[in-house]
Amino acid sequence: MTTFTPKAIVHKRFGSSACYKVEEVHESTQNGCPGLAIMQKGPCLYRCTLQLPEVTVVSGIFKKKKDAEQSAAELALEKLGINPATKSPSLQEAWDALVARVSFLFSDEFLSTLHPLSGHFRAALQRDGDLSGQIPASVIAIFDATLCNMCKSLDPKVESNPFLVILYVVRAAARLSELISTSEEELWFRRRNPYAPETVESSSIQQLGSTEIFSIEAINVPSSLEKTVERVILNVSSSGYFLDVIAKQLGLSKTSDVLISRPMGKASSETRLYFAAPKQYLLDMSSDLLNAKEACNSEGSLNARASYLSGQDIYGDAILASIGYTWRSKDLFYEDVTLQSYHRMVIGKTPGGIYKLSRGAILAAELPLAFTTNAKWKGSFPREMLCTFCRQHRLEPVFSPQSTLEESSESPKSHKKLKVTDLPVKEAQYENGCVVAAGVKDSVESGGSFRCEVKIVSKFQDFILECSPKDSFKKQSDSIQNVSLKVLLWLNAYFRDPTVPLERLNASADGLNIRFDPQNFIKVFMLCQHIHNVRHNETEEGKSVCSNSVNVSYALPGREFRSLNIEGPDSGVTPSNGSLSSVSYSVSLVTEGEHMKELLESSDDFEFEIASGSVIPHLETVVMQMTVGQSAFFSMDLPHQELILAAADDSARMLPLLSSKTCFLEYTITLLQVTEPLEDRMEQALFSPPLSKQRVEYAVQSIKESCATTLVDFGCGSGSLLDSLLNYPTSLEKIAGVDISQKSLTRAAKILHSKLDASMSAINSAVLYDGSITAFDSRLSGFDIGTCLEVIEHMEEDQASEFGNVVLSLFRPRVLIVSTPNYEYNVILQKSNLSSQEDDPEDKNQAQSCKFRNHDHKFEWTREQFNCWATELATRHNYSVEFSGVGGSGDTEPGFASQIAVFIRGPVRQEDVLPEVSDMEHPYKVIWEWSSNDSSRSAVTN
Ligand SMILES: C[S@@+](CC[C@H](N)C(=O)[O-])C[C@H]1O[C@@H](n2cnc3c(N)ncnc32)[C@H](O)[C@@H]1O
Ligand SMILES: [Mg+2]
Repeated sequence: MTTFTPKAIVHKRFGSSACYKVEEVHESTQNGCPGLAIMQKGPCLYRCTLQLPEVTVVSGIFKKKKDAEQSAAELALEKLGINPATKSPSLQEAWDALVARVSFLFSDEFLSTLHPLSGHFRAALQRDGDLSGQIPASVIAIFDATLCNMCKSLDPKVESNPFLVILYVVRAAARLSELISTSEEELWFRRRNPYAPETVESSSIQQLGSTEIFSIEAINVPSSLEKTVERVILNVSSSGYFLDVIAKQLGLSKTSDVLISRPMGKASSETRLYFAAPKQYLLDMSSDLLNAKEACNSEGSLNARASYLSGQDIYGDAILASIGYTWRSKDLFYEDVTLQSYHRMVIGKTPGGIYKLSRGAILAAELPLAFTTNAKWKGSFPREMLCTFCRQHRLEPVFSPQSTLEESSESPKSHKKLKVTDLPVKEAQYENGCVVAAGVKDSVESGGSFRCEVKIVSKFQDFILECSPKDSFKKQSDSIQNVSLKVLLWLNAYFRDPTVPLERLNASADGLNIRFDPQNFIKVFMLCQHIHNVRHNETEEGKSVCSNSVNVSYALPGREFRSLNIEGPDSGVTPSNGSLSSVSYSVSLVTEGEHMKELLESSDDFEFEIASGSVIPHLETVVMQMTVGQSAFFSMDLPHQELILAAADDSARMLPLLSSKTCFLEYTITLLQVTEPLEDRMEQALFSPPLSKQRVEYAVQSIKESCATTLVDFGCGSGSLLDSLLNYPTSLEKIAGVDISQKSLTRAAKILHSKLDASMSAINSAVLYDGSITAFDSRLSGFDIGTCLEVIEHMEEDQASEFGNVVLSLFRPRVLIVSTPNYEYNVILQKSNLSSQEDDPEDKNQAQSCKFRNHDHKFEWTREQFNCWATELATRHNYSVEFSGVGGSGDTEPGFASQIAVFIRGPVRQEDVLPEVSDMEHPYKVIWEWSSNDSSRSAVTN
């Protein structure tokens, strides 16, 4: 049963008297920082006003135009008391509606509208002699979406064979014989009476004499797989009809024999395949509607490449072109379709290809084997890629995120199915760090865990596959990305070798918690065997989906390089597992004998994470042997030809080279930079809330409890603690920060300034100093509380001791909080950070060679070392000390991730000889100063 959208019902009732006006609404987002002059533009949203003869309604605000329109239509129906749930129209009503639609398409009114079909009507009027005004039935069947939908509601088979629409149009037109003349056997229509002259004039039909010729690049896709895909040029005249040119190119004498595919590629694309209708199909057309599809199948030879690309059956040779009329202009829209774009369309149908295209690195990138943290992932995210893949193959993914917390609390909502379109867009998801999908509570902060299943079904809801991983994640978005990646990896292995026996496919599916319907699966991907069947050793051996483990294992290629040469002085800076490498590279196609060299692909700045499998294995192997500043040259055998043609700007020039046996690929790489696996990255990925946030929260809590009025943050950096303090009501009146990094201090000043100006806190003075915390400055003496978070490990050990002595003997805060990494916890961090290699003991050893969490750390202490340092200091300076921490637990091994010591000043003892402190010691330089008096003054003058 078909249900009609509100808009469809409005259309049926009011036709063209329904007037939708969509306006853009920009929500201004406040940046909350009056000093910062960068205005932030909100996302573009839409509101729709619908005018009907009886009512006018205005919709709410929506992200998508079409949602705003549907909402307005729904409101209008509500106002008019029309129940959208009324039963679908009777067959008779549906036929009447179809006939009315066809009649409208031949009206004067339609000729002058902006519509993908009206351009054909206008151009057809320019055809010569008898042909003038003749419109092929196939054109009417393909370019009017309203009409197609009407046919779909008459006959669900139209979904799988859109060409059936032609038959319905023919039948509808037969009922309009006073308006439309047809030709029984040639399948075209013409309006019987000429259009009104003013309509023709206002339709800006090309005047004779000003003819222009456009040369448009298109692709000939021969039916025979033996023949190569080639470039053709369509010379389209501005005073002619482009379909006549395409018919000629296809060798057809009648344009009405041309059939047209659905659009392919991007959402608004006009790239379609044009091909000849099989003869039998045309003859049987009018005789029997039901047999048409079968007739179609029996005649002509299936064009596997074209059918695969378009997802519909295409027979005989086909032309791939991007030409057509749009909703935007009366002019013909056209774009060249190059061989490169054709090959990109082909690789864009595989998961690996989608990733390569998104990274713009066809000969360097590979679909990564694990989804780790957002910061490390480059290119399209897995969920987005899976959606693209499904769109390409006319499938539907259904994600079911689940909170395992709610599961146990028996919430009935815990397993809400989400269609992909219900999920927020990528930007919204990742900028905020997590997705909160409808019906699933965000329990990220409360330490909840998430799991996600995905099911893929065909357009007819046939079950194709389902993946239900057992692993759960701290963030819902991570669970969605991980399940998407699992499915992509499994599919990608299949596309690499579609001839893989079913048992192997089954085994690899089991290992990834994937269940699939072999029959439906093979049916959907049947044609890809013809397209992606060229086996080649390189990727075959390079990667494989492991059958008996949930993890996808990654093996380096067993094959040798043809040649490998590393040049340049050894700088000592080498990439290690998990680090981010930045390289420049170029890849050329080279022939041995003729010394020909054609550049295929290059990049000045290409970043990838080592050991994540996100580049071709050869590239990773080479980079692992290089140091920063060195260059490497290596060559290897050709990969799949499709990849080379998709990478090359000028595919045509490559073709003769590729056929030569002596051809190989040559890579030139320079290692530009290596970024160690950063502390921040680990802290973000493995702790929720992030470890840095937990530290700050710990300090804020202590400050609140201490009732301090003065605070100094030693090594304040960019002011994360001082900034957070302003979010809470505290007793603080005076705050200060010290650091040696001017850059960080500048950042801190900016944040604090705007926040203090806007804040209602009791703070009346704030200062930032440039100085080393190992030196004493009397202006900070005797403060209530001092903090020093993750600073000491950035100094040499003796300096850290010096700081301890200076702070407790000279600054003498009432309370001092010091935090530093717990070295013993690193094993856990490293294990999780490189979880993709858990089953490879050799890699584990390598991981441990990266000693500290951050390359800037001079040391990292065990709990015992930290205890000794702190206890000794406390005793010496009459302080008591207590130990605590954040991240993990203090009671279980290996303790907290960040260890914390809280020093408390003891009562002054008789024997204590306090050192003499000069009031004049001011080695620190004031970088920025704020006082509440200045602020109110400046507020008044503004
Ligand atoms: C990891 S950051 C921590 C920043 C801040 N405390 C936080 O938790 O976000 C370490 C900071 O210590 C600062 N630092 C290192 N040695 C210092 C010294 N001798 N005197 C003052 N600051 C120092 C660095 O400039 C850096 O900003
Ligand atoms: Mg640190």
